[in-house]
Amino acid sequence: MLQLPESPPRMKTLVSVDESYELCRHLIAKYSTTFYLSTLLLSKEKRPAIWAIYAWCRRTDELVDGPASAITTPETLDLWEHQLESIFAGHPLDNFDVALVDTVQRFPMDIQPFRDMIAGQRMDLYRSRYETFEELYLYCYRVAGTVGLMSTSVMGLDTTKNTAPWNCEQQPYIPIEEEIALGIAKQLTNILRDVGEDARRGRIYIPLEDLARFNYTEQDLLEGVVDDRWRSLMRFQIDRARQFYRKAERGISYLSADGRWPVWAALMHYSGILSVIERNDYNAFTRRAYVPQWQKLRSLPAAWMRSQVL
Ligand SMILES: CC(C)=CCC/C(C)=C/CC/C(C)=C/CC/C(C)=C/COP(=O)(O)OP(=O)(O)O
Repeated sequence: MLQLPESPPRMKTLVSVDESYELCRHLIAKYSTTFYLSTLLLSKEKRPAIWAIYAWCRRTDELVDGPASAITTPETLDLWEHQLESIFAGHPLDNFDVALVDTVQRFPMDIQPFRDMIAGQRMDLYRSRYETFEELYLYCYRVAGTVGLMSTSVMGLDTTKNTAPWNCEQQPYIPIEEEIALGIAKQLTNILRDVGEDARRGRIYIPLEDLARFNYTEQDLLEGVVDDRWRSLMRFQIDRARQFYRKAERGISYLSADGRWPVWAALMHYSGILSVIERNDYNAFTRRAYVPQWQKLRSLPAAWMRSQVL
């Protein structure tokens, strides 16, 4: 379970940098096997840094979604934000933070996406409905789009791309929107996959304006009604998520060469979940859309091909 710093912080002995990275590796390997496997495609300098970032994101998410979430208050998130500031100031407060302090020193990055992610968790504390897609987009940016910004600081961009030798004054293109788009697409996918589980917790992430557009009510959703209105609504949501996957695809070639394969692999796996929802005839209430491990492995050569030629 998540450990928050005691207040006032007491001096304690923390683990070494290597041990801390090992803790992060363990966390990611345990909770997200596929993501972990795709990080193994990265260079060995970048790989542990991605683990450290992931571990922080996972722990941030746990505050609101994990077993101890019932005791999380806005003050818990204030403390977590102070702990984040301490990381960026070079002072780890717990054993996981040691690795992230090292990561942000080796790969300079902005603290803002980390703060934004905490703001996203705050939204989960007080909101259980989104009126418009614009509101949902902000939530998705905060809890998932930010991961793209954090990860690209580590993976790096291919600086030769888009800077023609005859145009050396021109700044290279920074694919910020594309970096964010993959997280948005993944979060929208998770929302569709988990719609039943969320409804059982009284949460509806699909914008209410979309429900109204398809004449499908909140009550229908809470009862898990699968009919033609629901199927049309889901087709619309899937189509929107795919637009974000396509946007992300357009950004991958700007990443440094060793980052392209893992990102293609992750993208193909995430977007595959949408196809499973379609194959399940949009019944995400009682059938969990799941891409089997063998299928994820089978798509690795295709992901590699795309990373070479697209
Ligand atoms: C495309 C370009 C230019 C860059 C890519 C930049 C990257 C690496 C973006 C990664 C975005 C990402 C994967 C965000 C994570 C968002 C999210 C909702 C994570 C939760 O995922 P899991 O913890 O795996 O959830 P499940 O296990 O429930 O599926």
